[in-house]
Amino acid sequence: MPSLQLNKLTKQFAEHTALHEVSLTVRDGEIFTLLGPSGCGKSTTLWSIAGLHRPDSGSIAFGDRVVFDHGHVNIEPEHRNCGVVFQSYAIWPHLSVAANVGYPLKLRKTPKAERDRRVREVLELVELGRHADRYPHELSGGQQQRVALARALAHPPDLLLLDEPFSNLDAKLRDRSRQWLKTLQSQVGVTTVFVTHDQDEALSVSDRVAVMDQGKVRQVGTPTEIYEHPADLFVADFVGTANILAATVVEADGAHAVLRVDGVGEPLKVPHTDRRLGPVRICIRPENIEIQRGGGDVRRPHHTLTAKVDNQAYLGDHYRYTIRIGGTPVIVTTTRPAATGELTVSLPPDDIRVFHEEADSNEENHHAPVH
Ligand SMILES: Nc1ncnc2c1ncn2[C@@H]1O[C@H](COP(=O)(O)OP(=O)(O)OP(=O)(O)O)[C@@H](O)[C@H]1O
Repeated sequence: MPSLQLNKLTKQFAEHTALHEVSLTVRDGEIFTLLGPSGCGKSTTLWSIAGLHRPDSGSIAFGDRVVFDHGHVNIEPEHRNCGVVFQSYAIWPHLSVAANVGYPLKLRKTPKAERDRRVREVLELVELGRHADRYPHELSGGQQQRVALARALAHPPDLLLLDEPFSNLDAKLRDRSRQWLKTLQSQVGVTTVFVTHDQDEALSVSDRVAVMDQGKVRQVGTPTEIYEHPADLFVADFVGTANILAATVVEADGAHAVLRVDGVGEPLKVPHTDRRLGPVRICIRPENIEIQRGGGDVRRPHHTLTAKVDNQAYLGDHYRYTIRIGGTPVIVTTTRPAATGELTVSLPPDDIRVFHEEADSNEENHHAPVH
């Protein structure tokens, strides 16, 4: 299976720049997700890979095969050998499940016996073997989606391209479909590019994720890297819940920084490689803020603070409290309920990420996890 290389893709729609020098490398056999808010250029990237959009500059290669090089090469979509599944399943309503799945093979003039064998094989793969003779209107949304996926896999594609394939499914089915896709993809081993605006989906299905914003790639990394070491405040805020607080770096030696956080009495010493002093913003995840319980018998770190609970909610598998630190609302989550009224919390230094104002102007850094 080939890898995929996008090199400085730019795409303009009238005055609007949908892609701005997007460069990405997708490794052989991985599920690579394009994640970002609506309009950030995810679909434009996917469509450019499929050959359905023609970028204004840049190049695209599947392994050694250049499929697009602006002004030189532009292989037609049907010759790129991508299996594509979009949000709307686009399966033929007047064809049976088996005929839908066999359609790409028929187009390629695959002999009937071989076609039938392959259709049976991929329908088994998507667990629809028993439904080969049904028509789309006799299937659930999730089953129709699997027909679309089976059709994309019928003629083994070099790349599988999935654009929000589960967004029409209800929450439970969507969750099941993600697990199922991950298993299926590991069996088939096909290099897959997956588009979603849903961070849970991105974190749960992907080997690696590219976070996009306004036509640019902000960060590429594994789900853990993206979540635990976001490259900038945009990524921190878009992926998961981020508490963002104003702070000032008062000392920095290249390994650690000493911070004063508005509303926290004691300074905090956090791991940080930047030596610059001055105002910063810090990010801390709700589950990393430690609730100090049981009063005097608990050993309290220096940087604890007590704050009134503004708001609290029970969410089945966890509790969520909102407190204020230096006037800023801060969310704290825990699996065990805490005392009502007030919380005493501490901010674990290792879980604090520090961002200087211009952090997002340095593009090179976005491709490496920031530690
Ligand atoms: N055919 C088009 N003509 C004009 N503008 C377009 C066209 N296709 C996309 N755009 C614009 O380009 C930008 C990127 O669109 P794109 O569909 O790639 O975003 P997306 O990240 O996939 O968003 P969504 O999650 O909403 O599908 C958007 O601002 C969109 O309005």
